Amino acid sequence: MSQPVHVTVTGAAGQIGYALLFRIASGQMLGADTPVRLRLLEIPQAVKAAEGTAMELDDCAFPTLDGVDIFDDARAAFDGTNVALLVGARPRTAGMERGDLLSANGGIFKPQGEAINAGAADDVRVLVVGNPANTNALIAQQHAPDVPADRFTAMTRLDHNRAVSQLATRTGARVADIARVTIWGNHSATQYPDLSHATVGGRPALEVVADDAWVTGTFIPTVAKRGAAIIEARGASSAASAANAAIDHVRSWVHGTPAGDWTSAGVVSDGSYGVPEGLISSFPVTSEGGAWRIVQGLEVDGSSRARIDASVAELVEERDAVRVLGLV
Ligand SMILES: NC(=O)C1=CN([C@@H]2O[C@H](COP(=O)(O)OP(=O)(O)OC[C@H]3O[C@@H](n4cnc5c(N)ncnc54)[C@H](O)[C@@H]3O)[C@@H](O)[C@H]2O)C=CC1
Ligand SMILES: O=C([O-])CC(=O)C(=O)O
Repeated sequence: MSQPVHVTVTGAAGQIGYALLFRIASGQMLGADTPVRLRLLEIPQAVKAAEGTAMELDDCAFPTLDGVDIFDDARAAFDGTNVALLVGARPRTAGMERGDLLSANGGIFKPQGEAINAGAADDVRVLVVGNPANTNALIAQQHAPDVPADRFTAMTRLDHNRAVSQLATRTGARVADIARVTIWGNHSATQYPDLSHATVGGRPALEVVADDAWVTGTFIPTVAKRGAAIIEARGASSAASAANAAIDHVRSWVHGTPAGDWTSAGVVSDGSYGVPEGLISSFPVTSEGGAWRIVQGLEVDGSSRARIDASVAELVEERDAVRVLGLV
């Protein structure tokens, strides 16, 4: 076996952490031949719970798990790390305005970006899961000037997977027959799940569905508001499906996307599709040689344009709000 890959997970004692760590440790993220060393970061009050999870990880006797280290200090947790999953975030609580949430998260993602800048391995790859994921990723990225900007990403793979599943169910196709679905914009209710380039068994999805009212009236809002629907049903936000999406994101990033298909990820915009340069927005992406590439040359019709613009406008607003706070 090769040298262990160091994987830092923040918010390790939270619900996504509990669904995520065992899958990373068992080799589902990086492969059965890649040993992993887990580095868990928690706030001091949650370190004991993280220790309990580490005991359970030991008890699984995963052949791919090299060991588990637990930290309450970001500099130590990111030192030498190759993959950083930033899951821990400040949830919105009663009476909290959006600005308060952005400011509280700035207090987490600014020092974490600085710690990644200071000590992470040269090949570090960062996935931000904690909400508001795109703007948290932007804050971390802006505080890591020595790390290539394209190593900072935000998770929209869960939205992507939700869209694929809704389309498969509607058309009676298998998930494996669905390709080229796209999530554009922000990981929020303004996101645009786009079927205009998607295929079902190689045929254009919109032709197979043949029901525009379903696409605009059911599909798009169902995907965009799925997080809220899960909270309503479960009494807690998506955890296992979010962990699954994080595994999918990193696996695609490291091992590549299949020929002829793409996925969705929040990546730093290079100005493609009119998204202002530097924003972390979801795009259709492929991964080759361990790097994301935004799929180029897709036709964007008027209605798609308006939906992309609306979500990107929200990202601009969030960026401007954290700029006022001095966070970017
Ligand atoms: N991008 C996406 O698709 C999704 C994002 N999320 C977001 O993921 C985040 C985590 O969700 P859950 O695990 O359900 O929350 P949770 O509340 O169960 O766990 C969060 C954990 O983060 C820890 N934490 C807080 N501040 C920290 C810091 N500075 N450093 C290290 N750890 C810290 C807390 O102690 C807690 O254990 C939330 O922001 C949630 O909204 C959830 C689902 C999907
Ligand atoms: O909506 C939430 O708070 C959790 C989330 O991001 C999702 O499930 O997509």
